[in-house]
Parts: sequence; C-alpha cells; structure tokens
Amino acid sequence: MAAAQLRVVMPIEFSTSIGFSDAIREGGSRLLNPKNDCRFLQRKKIRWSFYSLFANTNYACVVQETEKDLKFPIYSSMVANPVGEVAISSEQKVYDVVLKQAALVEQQLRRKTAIEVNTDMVVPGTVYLLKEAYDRCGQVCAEYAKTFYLGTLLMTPERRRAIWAIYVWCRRTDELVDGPNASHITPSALDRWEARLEDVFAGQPYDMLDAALSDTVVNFPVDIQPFKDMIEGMRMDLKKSRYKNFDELYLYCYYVAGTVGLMSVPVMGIAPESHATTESVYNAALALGIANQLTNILRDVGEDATRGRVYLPQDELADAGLSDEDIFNGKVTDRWRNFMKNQIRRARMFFMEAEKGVSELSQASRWPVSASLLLYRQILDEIEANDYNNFTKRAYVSKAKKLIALPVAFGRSLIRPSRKKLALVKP
Ligand SMILES: CC(C)=CCC/C(C)=C/CC/C(C)=C/CC/C(C)=C/[C@@H]1[C@@H](COP(=O)(O)OP(=O)(O)O)[C@]1(C)CC/C=C(\C)CC/C=C(\C)CCC=C(C)C
Ligand SMILES: [Mn+2]
Repeated sequence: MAAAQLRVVMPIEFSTSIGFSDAIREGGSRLLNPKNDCRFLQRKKIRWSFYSLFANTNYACVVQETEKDLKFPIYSSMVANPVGEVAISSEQKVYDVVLKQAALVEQQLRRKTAIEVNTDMVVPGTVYLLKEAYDRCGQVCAEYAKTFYLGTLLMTPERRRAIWAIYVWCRRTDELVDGPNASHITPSALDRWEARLEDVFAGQPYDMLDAALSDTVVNFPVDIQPFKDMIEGMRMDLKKSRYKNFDELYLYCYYVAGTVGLMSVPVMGIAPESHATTESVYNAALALGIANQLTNILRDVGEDATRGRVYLPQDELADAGLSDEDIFNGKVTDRWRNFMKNQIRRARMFFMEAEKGVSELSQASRWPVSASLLLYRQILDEIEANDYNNFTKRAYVSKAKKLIALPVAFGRSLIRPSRKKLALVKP
C-alpha cells in the first residue's frame, strides 16, 4: 500500500490529542500511515468511515473541527504518489474556481445594483422576440427534465427563464457527446462549441436558444468559466472511459455537474439577510452538483457498462476485490453490495454538504432546490431498495414519492438563512 500525504486542517489542541506531531499542526502535512491512523480514529470513536474509504488509496483526508463537531469530508485532499511527490488535488483546483466565482459575483453585484430585464433583443441579421426564445427554452426543459421544470415554476419569472436558458445550454452541451450525433463529435467540434459560447457571452448568439442565454448573462452575474469547464468535462468524456481514483472522478463530476451549481447560484440569488459567505454558498452549490453526478453514476452503472464505460474509481474497486469484469458480468455479490454501500455513503455526504447552503439562497429559490435535492437523493434509497442491483434495474423514484417530497421541501425552504457564517471544511 502506498503512503499518502496527509494534510490536516484542525485546531492545535485536537491535532495533539489524536497524536499527530507538531509538524502537521494547522495546515502542515506528514506521511500518512493509513492503517494505523485509521485504527487510531476508530479507537477514539471518531467518525472515520470516509477516512477508511480512502485509507487504502493514495488519498489523504482533511480534518477540521467545527463547533465541537468533527467533520471528515469526503473530498480528496493532497495526493501523493508512492515516492511521496505531492500533486495538487482536484478538490483544491476546483476550490480555487469556487473562490474566483464567489469573488467575481460579489464584484459584479456591487457594480450592478438593480437588475434590468429586457423584453426584446436584436440579434445581428434577425430579430427574435426574447420572450419566444425563453419560452422555447422552457419547453425544452419541460420535455427533457420534468422535475427540474416543475421546480423552476416555483421561482420568480425572471429567474425561472434564466435557469431554463442555462438548462438548455447544458443539455445541448451534453447532447454533443451523448446524443444521436455523438459518434461524429471530435475535440475540434467541442472547440467550435466553445468559440460559440464566447460569442454568446459577447452578445452575439447564433440562434434563438443562444439568444436567451446571451440575455441571461447580461441580466445576472453569471461568469463564463463554469460553462467552459463543462465543455472540458465533455472533452474528458471523449477521451476517457476509466477513472483511476476518486480524485480523477471528482474533477469529472465538477466539470459536468458541479459547474451547474456555479452557473445557477448567480441566478438563484443569495438571501439578502444571509450571513453566509458567498464562497460557502458556492461551495454548497458545487457539492449539490457533485452529489447529483455521483448519484447518476451509481444509478447508471449497468447502462454505462454497455457503452464500455466505468465511472467508478478503479482503485476503490480493486480494494473491494472487484474489477471491470465484475461490472460487465453484472452479478450482485456481497463484495458489490459493500462497495456500493461506501459509494452511496460518499454521495450522501455531498448531499449533506449541499443541504447546508440551501437555506442561504433567496426565499423563492429554496423550495425548488430543496425539492430537487430530496428527489435526487432518493435515487440512492432506491438503489438500496433494489438490493444494489444497478446492473439491470434502474433506480426510479415513483410519482407518489415525488409528490410527498414537495411539501417536505416546502417545509425546509421556510428555514431562514443562518445568523452565523457557514462552516467551510476546505483546504
Ligand atoms: C446552495 C445550493 C445548494 C444551490 C443550488 C445550486 C444548484 C441549482 C445546483 C444544481 C445542481 C444540478 C441540478 C446539477 C446537474 C447535475 C447533472 C444531472 C449533470 C448531468 C451531466 C452529465 O451526466 P450524464 O451524461 O452521466 O447523465 P445523462 O445520462 O446524460 O443524464 C449532465 C447531463 C450535465 C447537464 C446538466 C443539465 C442538463 C442540468 C442543468 C440543470 C439546471 C441548469 C437546472 C438547475 C435547477 C434546479 C431547480 C435544481
Ligand atoms: Mn449525458
């Protein structure tokens, strides 16, 4: 087993009490001995499940004590190869994007005090009624994602149509690599899609669906970076069908789904009375995207396998005594169940991280986000109810359960923003 670098972020008293040396006090690091460290945490009755999940990998964990409550986030932290060379983890890279996005939105909001919504817009050569463009986006959203669509109906009209425009761009981007023409898509087609995106942000849309997005990015402080990153995720999908470890998977999940959170918050808005920092809300939004994508991956194991794709971390499969072969054979064994239990637990941790941010959103956005969180999370319950057979059974949340989630989500959306700053467990 390779040693990994452990980065510790925690109060000095705690680091001493669990026996880490001076060298690793706040922000320091030392070589991790996964087995011993893991047993140590277990002996101390410290929540260690995710620690153990990473223990046999090259990952270390970040530890932080917050209000007497220990948190062991499921993120990968510093990654070291067996000779001890440390690379920046995906989580740290992505967190840098989160900080930049949060800073950007604050700057833009300061510059722009009131949001002015245009009703019409002139596109060079053609006049499109913007209303029509947005309505078309709404129809696409209703057709492809009924649940999201219903959620958006609970938002203010300006926010709702902006989310539709973002949804449509995301859907079209995904279709490039997953749609009927996917086999013809090359990296240069994605480069062209990116050039077109730049034009959209520069106010030069190609078609009416783009025009809705051009209008949205003028009216809300949405930045181009998460959009570009989503295209990067599609590039990754073109060239990669295996993920060595969770660090690699985390980056993929950020690209294709965490980005959606970062695109949406500037539209959904943070409650004016919230005391949470902008970056903590962005962080929660990122977590919701990651949680959703991990859930997607766990639900679609069988379907992805038929396309020769395995999104599960290869090292964690190997540690569980499993291989690609077991996935292609599609037999539910105890090894598979145990493996799945850990994967589900990790996805739930991301949902928990996301939940902390929902109450910080503007009042009208809380209900739809909370509903979408509850509904997506239930897919994990359904995988369990299917006895972890995600090879041949698609986990599906029934209409009745969806209906029950709505009032529950409504109740949760009444929770007011915190009076305290949100705790951030980050490197
Ligand atoms: C503070 C806080 C919690 C704020 C909330 C922030 C927020 C609204 C986050 C949204 C998170 C979200 C809905 C992420 C989408 C994740 C997702 C489903 C990604 C899919 C990627 C590719 O997966 P794959 O190819 O494996 O799957 P398919 O078989 O193709 O399904 C995506 C398909 C990428 C494209 C994403 C979309 C089309 C969804 C975009 C959704 C919105 C813009 C609407 C968000 C609105 C609400 C009400 C949640
Ligand atoms: Mn897809």
